[in-house]
Amino acid sequence: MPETHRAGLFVAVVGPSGAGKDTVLDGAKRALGPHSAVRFARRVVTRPAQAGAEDHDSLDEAGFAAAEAAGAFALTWRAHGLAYGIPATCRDELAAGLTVVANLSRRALGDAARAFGPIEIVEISAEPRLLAERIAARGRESAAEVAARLARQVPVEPPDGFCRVTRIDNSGAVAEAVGRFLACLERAAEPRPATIL
Ligand SMILES: Nc1ncnc2c1ncn2[C@@H]1O[C@H](COP(=O)(O)OP(=O)(O)OP(=O)(O)O)[C@@H](O)[C@H]1O
Ligand SMILES: O=P(O)(O)OC[C@H]1O[C@H](OP(=O)(O)O)[C@H](O)[C@@H]1O
Repeated sequence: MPETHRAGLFVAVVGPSGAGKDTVLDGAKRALGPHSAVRFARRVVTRPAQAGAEDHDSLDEAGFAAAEAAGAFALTWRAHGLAYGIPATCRDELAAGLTVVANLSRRALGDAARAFGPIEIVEISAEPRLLAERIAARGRESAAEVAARLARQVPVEPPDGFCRVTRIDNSGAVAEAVGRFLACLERAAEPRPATIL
């Protein structure tokens, strides 16, 4: 009998700017604590780190291009004039059977499925007027950048029939959306057919 090993699942969290992706991920990370089998990918972004915002690593354009050429990323994409990367180390975590959660562009789902196989997609949304209020209140973007983010419409298209999409409306309390996201992670971790490596 060949040895079988169940590879971990990649969970892509997507949705419009201001819906609360980082907020829900942060709440779930706190709830799960450091000993969980769920890992939250630390993104590399060509944006200076900002207190109170997503805790990501920052590189300038040249540094990002060099890191990309050196194979530092498992997945990259561009949006809002920025480059984003998911560290290549997430491949080791998946190979070890861990669940890896990452905040992705809706446009990166096809590349993610090519990189990681069948992925779990969680689309976080909120009422349009809340998106506008939240992005403005966060104060990270200029008025023009806020307008561009609100105008950005990207359909969430599952890359193939194996990728499940769960939709979470974060128009209410953060705790409610975090609870639904945690339930989704539990479901995602349920046994699936073993992958022979
Ligand atoms: N349920 C909620 N109720 C009230 N405020 C919220 C809720 N969820 C998130 N927020 C607030 O909305 C703002 C945007 O949230 P967050 O940065 O998590 O969104 P995002 O989807 O990651 O956006 P982006 O794609 O632009 O990074 C933050 O200031 C956050 O504190
Ligand atoms: O609109 P789409 O393509 O889905 O997402 C574009 C990008 O914007 C958001 O990041 P951030 O707000 O810059 O941290 C998303 O996480 C994604 O990386």
